[in-house]
Order: sequence, then C-alpha cells, then structure tokens
Amino acid sequence: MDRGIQAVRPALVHLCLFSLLLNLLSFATVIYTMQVFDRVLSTRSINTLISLTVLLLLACAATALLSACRDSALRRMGIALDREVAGDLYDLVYAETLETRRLDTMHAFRDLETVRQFTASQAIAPLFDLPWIPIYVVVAFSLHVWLGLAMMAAIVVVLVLALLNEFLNRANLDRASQHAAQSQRLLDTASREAEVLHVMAMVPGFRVQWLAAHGQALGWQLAAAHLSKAIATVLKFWQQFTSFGLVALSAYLAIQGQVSGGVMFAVMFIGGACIGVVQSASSQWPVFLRARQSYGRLQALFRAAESVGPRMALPRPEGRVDVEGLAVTAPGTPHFILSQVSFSLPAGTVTAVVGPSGAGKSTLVRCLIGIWAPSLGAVRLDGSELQHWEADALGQHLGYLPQSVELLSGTIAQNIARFGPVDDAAVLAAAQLAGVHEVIQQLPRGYDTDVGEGGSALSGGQRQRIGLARAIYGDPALVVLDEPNSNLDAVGEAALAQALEVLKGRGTTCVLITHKANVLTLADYILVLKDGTVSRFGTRDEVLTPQPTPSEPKADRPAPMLRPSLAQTS
Ligand SMILES: Nc1ncnc2c1ncn2[C@@H]1O[C@H](COP(=O)(O)OP(=O)(O)OP(=O)(O)O)[C@@H](O)[C@H]1O
Repeated sequence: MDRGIQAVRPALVHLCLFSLLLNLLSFATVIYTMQVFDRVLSTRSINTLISLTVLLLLACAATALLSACRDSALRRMGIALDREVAGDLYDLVYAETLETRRLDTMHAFRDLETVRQFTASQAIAPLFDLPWIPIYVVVAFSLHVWLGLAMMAAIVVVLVLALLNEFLNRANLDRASQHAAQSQRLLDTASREAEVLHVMAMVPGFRVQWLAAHGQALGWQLAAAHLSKAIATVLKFWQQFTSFGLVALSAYLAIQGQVSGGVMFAVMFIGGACIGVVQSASSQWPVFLRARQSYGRLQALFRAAESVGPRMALPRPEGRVDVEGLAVTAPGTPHFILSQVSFSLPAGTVTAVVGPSGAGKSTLVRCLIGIWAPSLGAVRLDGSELQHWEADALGQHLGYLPQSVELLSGTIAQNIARFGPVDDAAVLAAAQLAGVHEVIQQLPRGYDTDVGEGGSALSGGQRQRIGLARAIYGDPALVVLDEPNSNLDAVGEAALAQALEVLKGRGTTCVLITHKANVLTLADYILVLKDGTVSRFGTRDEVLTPQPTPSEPKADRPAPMLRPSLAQTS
C-alpha cells in the first residue's frame, strides 16, 4: 500500500500545486472588480480598464488550463494507485479466502475501488481547497471585522447542515446498502441455480424474496435521497443568502463610510467562493471518510501480510505425511470438526479414508493439502509443517481432486496444466495416466476444447477425469482425491485403479476418500473417521479384519503406523 502511495505522490504534489494556483487565481476576479469600481470609475481611465480586463482574461484562461491539468492529474492518480497495488491485493485476498474460509473477502477489491474512485474523482479536489478557507476569512476580516464575523457565521451554518445530513442519513444509507447486498446475493443464487428453480417451480417464491429485498433497498435509498435533497435545498438558499447578505452588510458599511464601494463586489465573490468550498468539501466529507476507512483496511491487510515475511525454499518432498494431534474448527464457530487426529503415511503409499457422511473426511483432506490450517496440532509433509512452505512452491508438489470438480474457463490443456505454461508432453502424460486421453480426443477440438464456465460444457464424469489429470500433472509428491470415482462408470473406475497403481509405483503418496468398497482393494492403509476422530487406522488387512468382540481377548498388537494419541481413539 505504501508503494501505491509512493506511486501517486508525484500526482499529489501536482494536485497541491494546481489547487494553490487555482485559489490564487480566484482572487483575480475580486481584485478586478474592486479596481474597476474604485479606480477606473473614479479616474474614468479607459486604458486602465483595458489593461485590467486583459489581465483578467489571462487569469481566466490560466484557470481553465489549470483545472484541466488538475482533473487529468486526478485521473492518473487513481489509475496509478490501482496498478501498483492490484496484483499484490489479488494474492492477499486469495490467501485470506483460504485462511478464513470466507467467500466475502472480495470486500478488499471494493475497498480498492472506493479508494481509486475517490482519488480519481472530483471528490478529492475540494479537500485541497479547504486550507484556503482561513485565508478567505482573513481577507474578509481585513476588509471589515463585521464582514469577517458574518463570513464565519455563514461557514458554521453550512457545516452544521452538512453534519446533520451525514448524521440523519447514515442509518438510511446503511440499511439501503444491506438490502441491496441481499438483493444482489439472491440474484446471484438465482442465476447460479436457474435450472433447479425452474424445474421445481421455485421461481415465484424466489422472485417474491428478491422483490422484497430490492424494494427495501429502493425505499431506504429514496428516504436518503429525500433527506439529502431537502438539506441541499436549504444549503443552496443559504449560499445565495450569504452572498447577498454580505453585500447588504458591506453596502450598509459603505453608507456608514467604513468601507469603499468596491468592497461590496469583493465580498460577494469571496463569500460565494468560500461557502462553495465549505459546501463541496462537507458534501464530499462522507466520501472522504469512506475512502479513508477503505484505505485503512487495505493498509491493515498489507501490514498483516508483511508480518508473515518470506518463507524458506524447501527441497522437493518425497511424500511422507505426518498428522499430529490435528484439530480443526468450523468457520466462525468454536465447534471442532476434527479433533485428536494423528497418523503417519510413508511416501509412495495409497491410503483410503472412509467413514459415514459428515465424519470430517473432506475436512481432513483439506488439512492434508494446506487449504485449511489446523486449529491445534500439525500436518507435516516430509517433516515440514505445511504452513512453513511457500504456497506456490507447495502447490507444485500437491495434486488435489475436490469432491465437486470445478474446471476453470479455458481449454482442457490449460486446465490440466493448471493454467501455467502448457507443457504438451506433460499434459499428454497426465491425461494418459488418468485414462482420459481417448475421451478428450473424442471432443470437437480435442485438448483445445473450451470447457465452458466451470466446465459446464463437459459431463460430470469427463470433468472428474480431467480433474484427475490436473491433480497428477507435473508428478506431484502427494495426491489427494476426494471421492474420485463418484461420477465414474466402470471404464473410468478401471482407469482410476490403473492410475493409482502407476502413481504408487512412482513413489507418489495418494490419499483418497471413498464410499465404494471396491476401491479399498487398492489401498495400503485405511483410515476410518467417525464423528471427527480416527475410529480405526492401519494396514488394509488390519482394518478389514473384523475387530474382536468385547468378550473375546484383545489382540495385543498396535498398528505399525499408529501414534500414541491415535491408539486411544482406535
Ligand atoms: N465450511 C464449513 N462451515 C461449517 N461447517 C462445515 C464446513 N465444512 C464442513 N463443515 C461441517 O463439518 C462436518 C464434516 O464435513 P465434511 O465435509 O468434512 O464431511 P465428510 O465426511 O466429507 O462428509 P461427506 O462424506 O458427506 O462428504 C459436517 O458436519 C459439516 O457440516
């Protein structure tokens, strides 16, 4: 973020300079009017009038030029800031989404948008004019003390009205944005689940919900707009009244012989300019506060990331996995999904994770590949905790096939190559190993077929098999498959079994979740999860051997890879 500020610093300096010159030039009209009234009319000098008018014309031209330059500096400032921080912010938001398991981390981009719009908009300009208000007041005081006091009173009234607007409207605007966000969420869901809504006649009910949220948002927006407009009308009246009130006061003072006649015109300009600055600055104040809040949040995000610091590069792992006293909580709750999970998997083995629905199998595999960080305990790959790895470096050594396979918009080759540089030979090898090469060749454009949004142009089975090819692309050390055969036919299942054999032969560690008994024949180890803890763990034969009933004597033989904490749970 500091880099972003550094990038816009030259533009900020230009902005200050332009504001200084523009405000100085605004006095040209005042001086011109006073000179014409007090000097030209009394001396009747046409030459002086022409000279003064030419000077004023030059001042007006300079004002127009400087305004255009200031607008251009503003636009460049917003873009420069965005360019400097957008890439880093993308990485940060992505990491935060994984860490906090929240999907609403996109607020960081809304914050960047708010800051960019603020810096690039006209909203920032009046803030640079604010330091000139005391100068206007001093000029008014120098003309006459009563004029100075009247000017100050006018400023106070404008500030009170602006604060009133902000105070009374804050609740309205908050409610409007809450309902607008809800209405947007409903729209997103409706477009994502259009088929389900249509088939099961859920559209009318959903429509009612959306209309209610949309209507509430509009209602609160309207209330806020009415109030703002009412206060703006009062402000407009007050601005006009101030200009003419100051003229009336200076005319009275001129009649009393306390000021010259030209002061009437001068004070009209100064009053108008001063109230104009106060009014536009105060109307932009909430925008400024929002931008400042957004900037603060962004800065906190960047600072937190800096405190993590760079991580050491670790060598390519062999694939040994150690899970030690692992416990994981559900997002935003103190409820543990997994607790006291401990086991070790030697490199180059296949482990099947089984257990009833909701036992925590998917949660466990998410921890195994570092998507979710442990709340307690540790998950180690070749002895190093996953959190000690640089995320991108670790990703090269991991393969993951999630339960619901989401392919990304792009070609099949790009998806298999994980959107990195497409290595044709490696893509082909991964596809052949996953047994999907023939399937891909049947598609209209082969490996160059566009998979559509989320892979929608492919069947569930095709997506799953391409997802498997993506998981094993680049020869990772650890491959984690969450129900890899849930959408597969007999041919697909045979291909999966063959792929697992080959991976095992290569020394790749494989962990797969399954509900199908036939897959267990491929496994070296079986881990049974129940209610978030390890119910059983051991070699396939050990786990598949029926446990002795309580009346039978207990086998006095711990599983070879069992850890002490696991021995208590199994
Ligand atoms: N993001 C989440 N927020 C809150 N609770 C969650 C979240 N993800 C999972 N859980 C809870 O954790 C528990 C285990 O879920 P998990 O998906 O790991 O089970 P599973 O064994 O893989 O089930 P299945 O076989 O049905 O896929 C469930 O009770 C689930 O409600």
